[in-house]
Amino acid sequence: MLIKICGLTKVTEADYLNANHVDFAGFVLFFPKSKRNITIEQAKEIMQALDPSIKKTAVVVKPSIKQIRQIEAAGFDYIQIHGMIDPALFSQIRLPVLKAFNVKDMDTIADYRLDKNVAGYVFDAHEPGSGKSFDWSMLSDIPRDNKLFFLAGGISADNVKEAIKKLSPDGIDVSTGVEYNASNKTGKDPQKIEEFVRIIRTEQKTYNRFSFYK
Ligand SMILES: O=C(O)c1ccccc1N[C@@H]1O[C@H](COP(=O)(O)O)[C@@H](O)[C@H]1O
Repeated sequence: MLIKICGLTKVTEADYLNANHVDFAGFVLFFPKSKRNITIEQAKEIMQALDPSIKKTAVVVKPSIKQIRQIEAAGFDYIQIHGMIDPALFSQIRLPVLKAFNVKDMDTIADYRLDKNVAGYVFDAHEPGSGKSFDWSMLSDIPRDNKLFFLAGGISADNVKEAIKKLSPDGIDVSTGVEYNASNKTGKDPQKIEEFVRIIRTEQKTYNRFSFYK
């Protein structure tokens, strides 16, 4: 099971990801509406502190070609794209894409299935980064293919086990669920990250043991 922690804003948060050997780190860029929005320069600083095995993902909403080129030049491994983007622009992207769907646009997945540059899909709630979930039954009719299937949107230590059991995603994507919710602290909470990762890894071990007997 791949683990993706999104919305890093501080260099110290890289340590929490390194310590827990997660697989992907996400950085919200060019989206001032988000409290997690950072500049490419800030993202670069955090990326330098990340273990090289962790895949660095630029998270954007309807990016322009200028923004895409800046992201490509900054050393990201993946670009996660929310919202509709012109196919002519999409075909010019030189990084592997994680195409995000936010409930209303889930039926557009058909447009990306044959695109070799699309490495995976992120199924997210209506409002990205809101910490709200959505009706997972929407995903049961979506045929799986050879691309990565990430589940996002309101995942936390409270529901991640159930999410894995119900949907068997390739990866779990979390932001709000591993953040402080106290008024005097912001950003990622190392204890929540540790607990979240532990639950996923334990669930995975149980699943692997069970599969052996199937
Ligand atoms: O986190 C944001 O503010 C954000 C802004 C714009 C696009 C995507 C954003 N976050 C993505 O939302 C999911 C996680 O959501 P949650 O907070 O766990 O409910 C993840 O894919 C983030 O990259």
